Amino acid sequence: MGVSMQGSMIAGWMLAVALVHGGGMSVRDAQRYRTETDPHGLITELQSQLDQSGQGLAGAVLREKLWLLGTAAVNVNDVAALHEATTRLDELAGRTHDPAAAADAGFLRSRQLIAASQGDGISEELQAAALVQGTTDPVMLGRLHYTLCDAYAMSEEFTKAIPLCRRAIATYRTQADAWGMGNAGNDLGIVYTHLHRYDEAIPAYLEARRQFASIGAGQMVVLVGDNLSQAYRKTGRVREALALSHASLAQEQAAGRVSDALSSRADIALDYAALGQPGKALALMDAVVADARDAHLQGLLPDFVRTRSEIEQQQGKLRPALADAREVITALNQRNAAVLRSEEARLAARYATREKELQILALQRQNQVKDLQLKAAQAEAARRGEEQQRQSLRIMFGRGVVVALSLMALLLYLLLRSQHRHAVELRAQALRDPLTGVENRRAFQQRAMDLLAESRGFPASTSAHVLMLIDVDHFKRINDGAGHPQGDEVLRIITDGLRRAAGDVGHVARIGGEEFAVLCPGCGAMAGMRLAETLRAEVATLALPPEAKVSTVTISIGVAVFDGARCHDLSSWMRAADMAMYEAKSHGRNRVVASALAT
Ligand SMILES: Nc1nc2c(ncn2[C@@H]2O[C@H](COP(=O)(O)OP(=O)(O)OP(=O)(O)O)[C@@H](O)[C@H]2O)c(=O)[nH]1
Repeated sequence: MGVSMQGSMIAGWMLAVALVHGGGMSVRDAQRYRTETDPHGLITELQSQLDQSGQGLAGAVLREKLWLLGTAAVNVNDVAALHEATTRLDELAGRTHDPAAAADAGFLRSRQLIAASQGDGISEELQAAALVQGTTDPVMLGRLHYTLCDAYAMSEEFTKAIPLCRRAIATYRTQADAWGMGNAGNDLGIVYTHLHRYDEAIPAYLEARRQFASIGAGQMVVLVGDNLSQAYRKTGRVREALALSHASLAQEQAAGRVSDALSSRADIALDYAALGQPGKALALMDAVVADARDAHLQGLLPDFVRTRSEIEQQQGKLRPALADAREVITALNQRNAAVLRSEEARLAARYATREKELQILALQRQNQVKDLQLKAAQAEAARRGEEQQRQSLRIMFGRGVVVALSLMALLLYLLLRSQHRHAVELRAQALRDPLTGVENRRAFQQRAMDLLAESRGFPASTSAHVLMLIDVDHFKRINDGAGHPQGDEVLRIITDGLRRAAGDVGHVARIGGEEFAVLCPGCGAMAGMRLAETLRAEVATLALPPEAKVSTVTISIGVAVFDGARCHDLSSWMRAADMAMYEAKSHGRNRVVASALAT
């Protein structure tokens, strides 16, 4: 914000130079003073110095010169000079890795943005401040705090600015930097003024004035004085305001700053009116208006005429007051109309350009968003597709596995079942006589062995097991007479007869071609002999088919009782039965013979 609020600096550098030489101001302060009082001259001088010896300057010296160049450029809105300063600072920062140079460039850009009400100056300021956060360099420390104070003040964030401005003043105080304290104090006063906190603004201005005065920065004293007089006027301290206005006027007249001097005289006229001296006030305003007309200061004239109209109204001079008011309206209308027209045209152009930019940006954003949405949708579709593919593969594979497993299980089941059946069948076949369907020799032997094993250890009183061995008499004759198949049929008929007659008492087995065995577990010798006789009689009475060529068939039976002594195992038992059966044969066949061994 600086102190440049109070009007232009026309020809101010003349006074500044005079003050520099007269007041013993340091070289550094003199240059800083010129950024306010002689910015154009300073810019030219610095550019010339930089062109001649810029590359040869030490980093810190070069940085300070560029800072001054940039500050002066911001004060007069010299875009080219500002660009040069920031570009060179950036280049210096890149070359020397000096964050202070980069920060200076950022501070200058921020001030320009804020002054031109463009972009986000605060954000730029904060970014630059971050580069030198924690710096111990006193110059940079003061600059850091002051630029933050100034940035917030210019951005009209007054409450945020207050502590920063106070901190800047405190920092400058530790360095006994009067210029810094003056600048920061003036900013603090302005901030308080905007907040209508005049009681706090006044001491801030007074202190700032004192600091500027201490280094002989007279023009700054006047400019701060103008701010102070406004604060006095707001709080009714008219005499103090009047005194300051007179002091300003003297400076402005000495410096030849015509418009500033006219403004100060108008202020003085208002102070006279406030102090109850309307005649003096009106006379002064008449002179101010006339001088402004003479100097063709059309921009200031309406303000002066309006001030005069107010004073005329206070005096009851309504006719001239009305005429002045009309003049103000006409002037403002003309000026405003012209200004508005150009302003409107400028705004319209800016608006159209901005609108176009915004539309393009919006379109670009929309396109970006659509592009992103499209990409996201494509990615999602691809992901889902892959997922579905994986899923369906998994499902297909799963189904295939299930089907395959089910088939395998079914096949296995069927295989096992058939194997089981086959095994059962084989087992049955292995134990059955295929011709007659009764147990074969193997089954008979197994059954007999099991029986003997079960019987082992039984008391002697238990009924004895009886074994019968049966041989068909002259069977060869049937085969020879009727043929083998008819012989088979006769064997089947004999078997049925034996089974029928044996009932549940004896187990019939075919143990050879025309040999049978009947095992009677625990039936006892007597019952065994009876059963043997029954079997013989049964077979002898069997009706044979005519194809057998014989009407009857007989059997010879040898009976042996298992006594556990002479017949102590199966083979001895069978041998005994066999011998009995041969005995039956030798005695004429068709008879039952009990084993001599067992009887
Ligand atoms: N049809 C038929 N004949 C058989 C079978 N097994 C053995 N034979 C016959 O049975 C006959 C047995 O004859 P032999 O041992 O001489 O005795 P036999 O004629 O019965 O006379 P004896 O025993 O002395 O009363 C033979 O002719 C065998 O061929 C068979 O499964 N089917």
